[in-house]
Amino acid sequence: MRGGLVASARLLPRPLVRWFLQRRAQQDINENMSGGKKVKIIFVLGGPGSGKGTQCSNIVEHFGFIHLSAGELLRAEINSGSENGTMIDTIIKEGKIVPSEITIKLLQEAIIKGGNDKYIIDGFPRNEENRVVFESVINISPEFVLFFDCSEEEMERRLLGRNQGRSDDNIETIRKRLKVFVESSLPVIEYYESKGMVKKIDATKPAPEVFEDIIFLLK
Ligand SMILES: Nc1ncnc2c1ncn2[C@@H]1O[C@H](COP(=O)(O)OP(=O)(O)O)[C@@H](O)[C@H]1O
Ligand SMILES: Nc1ccn([C@@H]2O[C@H](COP(=O)(O)OP(=O)(O)O)[C@@H](O)[C@H]2O)c(=O)n1
Ligand SMILES: [Mg+2]
Repeated sequence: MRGGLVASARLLPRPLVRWFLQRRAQQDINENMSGGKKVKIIFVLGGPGSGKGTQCSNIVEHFGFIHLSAGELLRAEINSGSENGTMIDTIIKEGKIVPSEITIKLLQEAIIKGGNDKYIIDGFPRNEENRVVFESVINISPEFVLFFDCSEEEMERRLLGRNQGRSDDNIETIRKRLKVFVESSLPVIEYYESKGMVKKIDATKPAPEVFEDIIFLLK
């Protein structure tokens, strides 16, 4: 049935397809919320190696959010052997950003599966396209954005020491990711800043101190 829908969608004008996807995404998310509670989202943004994943684990433990990492969802998609896997793998190795439709579909599925009303989403939106498509398809505004401010030197040092066997934690890809962060992700943070939605954290401090600052902001 869904395959048929996808095939017919190709024949329809793009705004109509987008409207349809938005209706279905909102319906799917609303139907899966316990007690019809509104879904709350916090975005965690910051350069590669700024400590987003580390602090999101702390936030989950103390504040009962479900943590969704866009990068981890994409890596799981590669490992699942999906038809998009090879393409996603190539993009990640090049330090570039995966087309929004793919990442947003993964986030949407994870939100529905999570069945919670509080999500902390890390590493998303990473460019303007991510932000605009999420707004148009999922149509949930973040409560606020936590921005992990960290020097490039420190991020590079952390990534080189991360040791998780990631294909993108090598000096060549790290430099590309830092460039993509400045060129594509910082404008998203500036956009939210212009709307007064950014809470900035000094992420160069040791991890326990960073978490103390986060507790202060989240309480
Ligand atoms: N405040 C910190 N000080 C020093 N090292 C940190 C800090 N926060 C995280 N790290 C380490 O830096 C690396 C990158 O952290 P991670 O949480 O994976 O960052 P991100 O998700 O933003 O890329 C990991 O090896 C982590 O243990
Ligand atoms: N919204 C996103 C998030 C990640 N990604 C890809 O996934 C890679 C790893 O993302 P990540 O969030 O796990 O990386 P870190 O910032 O945690 O080091 C990015 O460099 C991108 O190639 C993406 O394309 N779009
Ligand atoms: Mg991470």
